[in-house]
Amino acid sequence: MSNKNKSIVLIGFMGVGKTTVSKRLSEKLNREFIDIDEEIEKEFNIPIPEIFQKFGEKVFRDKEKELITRITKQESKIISVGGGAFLQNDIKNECLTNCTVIYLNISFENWKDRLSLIIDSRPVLQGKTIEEMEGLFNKRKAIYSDHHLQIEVDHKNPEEVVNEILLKVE
Ligand SMILES: Nc1ncnc2c1ncn2[C@@H]1O[C@H](COP(=O)(O)OP(=O)(O)OP(=O)(O)O)[C@@H](O)[C@H]1O
Ligand SMILES: O=C(O)C1=C[C@@H](O)[C@@H](O)[C@H](O)C1
Ligand SMILES: [Mg+2]
Repeated sequence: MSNKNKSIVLIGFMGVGKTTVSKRLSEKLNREFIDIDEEIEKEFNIPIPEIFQKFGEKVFRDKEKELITRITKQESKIISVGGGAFLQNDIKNECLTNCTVIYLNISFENWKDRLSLIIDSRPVLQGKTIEEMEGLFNKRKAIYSDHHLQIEVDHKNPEEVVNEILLKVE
């Protein structure tokens, strides 16, 4: 597959803006947008916190892997994967082999300002102190270190992030 037709996958910590940016990017590039978290919710027909509650994280992760493995084989999509997807090496390898992987990076200071927007819908954050969240944030950095392109999102609005991606991929 040529690089031009490869699907684009956005990775990064929860709340960094993968879904928001992917949607806008798909409009600009006139490509179909697929959000893996949304696809998982459609499969179970309940929101992610309920999937975690009823079936446990393992069932969620298995479905995440099954969907990403299938969807990343398709061409010309814009795919937003969940913040924990790259915990699984199989997912990481599928994405890096078949797609252009873009890592959205944010500092913990900037990320903290978004916490109130996401806390209710991200089970992985629930019940954690801010220090524990910082620990998870730092630990997760390692799983995102393999990618094709990195974009710094601190102090940028979604439009600015999209424009930077467009400059680098076109
Ligand atoms: N560049 C930005 N500046 C300010 N707020 C933003 C920016 N990008 C996204 N947001 C806001 O932050 C929140 C989280 O964004 P989004 O849902 O796109 O994150 P995500 O990376 O897809 O998270 P997850 O991995 O949990 O799916 C949303 O309320 C969104 O409006
Ligand atoms: O970082 C994570 O582990 C997660 C991020 C979200 O996108 C969802 O995929 C889910 O809430 C788990
Ligand atoms: Mg998302």
